[in-house]
Order: sequence, then structure tokens, then C-alpha cells
Amino acid sequence: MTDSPAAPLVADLSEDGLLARIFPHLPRGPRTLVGPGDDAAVVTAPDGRVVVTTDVLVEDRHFRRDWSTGDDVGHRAAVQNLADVAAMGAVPTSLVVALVVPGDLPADWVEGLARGFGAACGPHGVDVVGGDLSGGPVVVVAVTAHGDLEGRPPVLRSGARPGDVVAHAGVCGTSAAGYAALAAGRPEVDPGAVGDFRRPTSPLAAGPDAAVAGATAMLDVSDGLLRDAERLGRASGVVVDLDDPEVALAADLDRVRPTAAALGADPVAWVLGGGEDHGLLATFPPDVALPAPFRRVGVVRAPEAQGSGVLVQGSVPTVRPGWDHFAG
Ligand SMILES: Nc1ncnc2c1ncn2[C@@H]1O[C@H](COP(=O)(O)OP(=O)(O)OP(=O)(O)O)[C@@H](O)[C@H]1O
Ligand SMILES: Cc1ncc(C[n+]2csc(CCOP(=O)(O)O)c2C)c(N)n1
Ligand SMILES: [Mg+2]
Ligand SMILES: [Mg+2]
Ligand SMILES: [Mg+2]
Repeated sequence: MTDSPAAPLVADLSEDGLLARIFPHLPRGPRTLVGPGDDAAVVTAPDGRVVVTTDVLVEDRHFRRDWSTGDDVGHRAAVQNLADVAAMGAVPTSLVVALVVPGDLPADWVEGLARGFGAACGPHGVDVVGGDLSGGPVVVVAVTAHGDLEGRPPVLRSGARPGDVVAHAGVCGTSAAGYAALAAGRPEVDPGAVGDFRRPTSPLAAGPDAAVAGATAMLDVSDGLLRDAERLGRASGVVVDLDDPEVALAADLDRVRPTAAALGADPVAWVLGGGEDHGLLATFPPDVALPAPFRRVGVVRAPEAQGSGVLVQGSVPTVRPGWDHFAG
């Protein structure tokens, strides 16, 4: 299939030929003054400030080509970057996409990747305004995202104060369940979770909504609830004390429990330590009505003897806290 003329490999095309297959899939709206095709893009920045963030996906580290299509990887790469913009309380506006592909990759895979970006960005009015293309030994997708604070102050990781309510929007543990099902060679155990692993959805509108409601700190949960809550706690110099997960995260636990039972895994470890769901974790002053779909998952406490970080019901968590590329 891969060597038929109808399905060319990347190596059968020129750079310009590959770009010609990518460009038609990229969303383009009125914010973009100069889009793909020139030396750089030009976009509007009405606020006078620009939110900018970058995240990379590496083949066999973040995705496997026998587990995910090009469309899936494009979608995931877009969402994980859009979630970082939303986590600042901003509205995502545009992306640039740097792509490394091996010559033996089917060109259709690259076109699917562009389509995945379009599918994830288009509905949010986010434009893909440019990028870069290189050959290399494995697929690498590096995305830079921009966002608009619409006149509001950014919501940092460092603003949580003792007494604040800790709240989460989105799901916890579903992506980990999907990953585990794929890793066990049993994707049929939970096709929905496998779908969420391949194409996570982030509650992007909840970021600006949290900012408007007065969120004191926020981040997206990319590496696991415990690890990211700990980051927020340390950045703020406080303790994020999560409520009993069996109560606060009952819906997430119920969602993955049958899959965990089928695979002999611990659902609490997935919900507290699984990453790549890209929900938003935020803190709010205690008198604030939580904007939908945020739900309370804990409370902020002053640091005690153990310093800042994360606890579960006042105790040091016992499950693996989440993903770290270099530590266990
Ligand atoms: N190579 C780097 N050079 C400069 N700053 C970096 C580099 N890598 C990460 N950072 C910065 O460190 C901070 C933490 O980065 P990190 O990637 O952990 O956050 P994230 O993108 O929200 O999470 P994740 O990548 O796990 O989804 C960010 O402010 C990021 O810009
Ligand atoms: C093939 C394969 N193996 C393992 C995983 C799990 N995984 C990889 S990176 C990461 C955290 C977020 O990364 P980052 O911090 O870089 O955004 C997680 C949970 C996967 N997705 N695919
Ligand atoms: Mg990052
Ligand atoms: Mg983040
Ligand atoms: Mg990370």
C-alpha cells in the first residue's frame, strides 16, 4: 500500500509538494493577516499582550503510529497546546506547527495530521498560521500556540491562597485508561477511553470563564492531577489538599472502574496520576460560585512542616503522582 503511486511516501514528494497537501486543511480566519506561505505569519493582537506557549509530541514517547492516526496526533498536539493557553485564562487564537517526518512516512499521514489540526482548531476559531518542515528519524510535532487575554490579568500558577477552593473542569483518568488498554493490546475493553487517549478534549472555554469568575491560580492537567496540583501548590507556596477521591472524583472513578477491573489496574492511580486528559485545575476564593463545569476537588491550606505541595485528605499520597520524562 505504501509504495503505490496513489499513496506516496513523504520521500516521493518535495517539501513544496508536501506543503501543498497540508495547506488546504489549515483553518484561517480574520485574525490572520498573513498566513502560511511567507517567511513568517502576521496575526492581530488586539490586547497588546500575547500569550505564547509551546509543547512537543515525540513518536514512541507521546504517541505510537500503530496506535494513533495522523489525524489523531494532529488533534492531540493542537489540544494540548490550546489547553495551556486556556490555563492562563486566555482565548487561543493561532498556532504554528513544526514538523519532523521520516522519508518513509506515507504522505497521507501528514495530510491527516493537518486535518487533525483543522478539526481541533476550526471550531474554536483558532488559525494555523505557519510552521516548519524537516526530515528526521521519527515523527516530532512541535506546536507553538498564541492566545488573547481580552484585557484580563493572566491566571498564574502562583496565586493560590489558604482557604481557596480547589476545582477541576474536565475528566481525570480516562486517557490513562485508554493508554493502558492499548498497552495491554486490548483496546476493545474501552473504545471510548482509547478515543479520549487518541483525541483528548479540553474544556477550553472554562479557562477564560475561570478568569472572569476570579480564579486565583490555574494550570492544565497534562502530567497527572497529583503532579500538577503539586506544581500549583509549590508555585503558590501553599498545600493543595485534595478531598477524598472516592467522593470528589467519584464520576471519574466510576467511568474507569470497569476498565481497571478488566485490566487488573488501580482506577485511583489512573484518576490521581494519569496525565494527558488536559482538564483545568484552578483555585477560587471560597465565596466564589464555581463556573461550570468546575467541581470542587479540594481546598488550599497554608504550608505546614512538610512545606508546600499536594496532599490527599491531609496525607501524603500513596499512588504514583504522574508523568515525569526523566524521573520514575
Ligand atoms: N526548554 C525550555 N526552555 C525554557 N523554558 C522551558 C523549557 N521547557 C519548559 N519550559 C518552561 O517551564 C515551564 C513548565 O513547562 P512544562 O512543559 O512542564 O509545562 P506545561 O507545558 O504546562 O506542561 P506539559 O508540557 O507537561 O504539558 C513552562 O513555563 C515552560 O515554558
Ligand atoms: C507511546 C506512549 N507511551 C506513553 C504515553 C504516556 N505519556 C507520555 S507523555 C505523558 C505526559 C504528558 O507529556 P508532556 O509532559 O510531554 O506533555 C504521558 C502520560 C503516551 N502518551 N504514549
Ligand atoms: Mg510543556
Ligand atoms: Mg500546562
Ligand atoms: Mg509534562
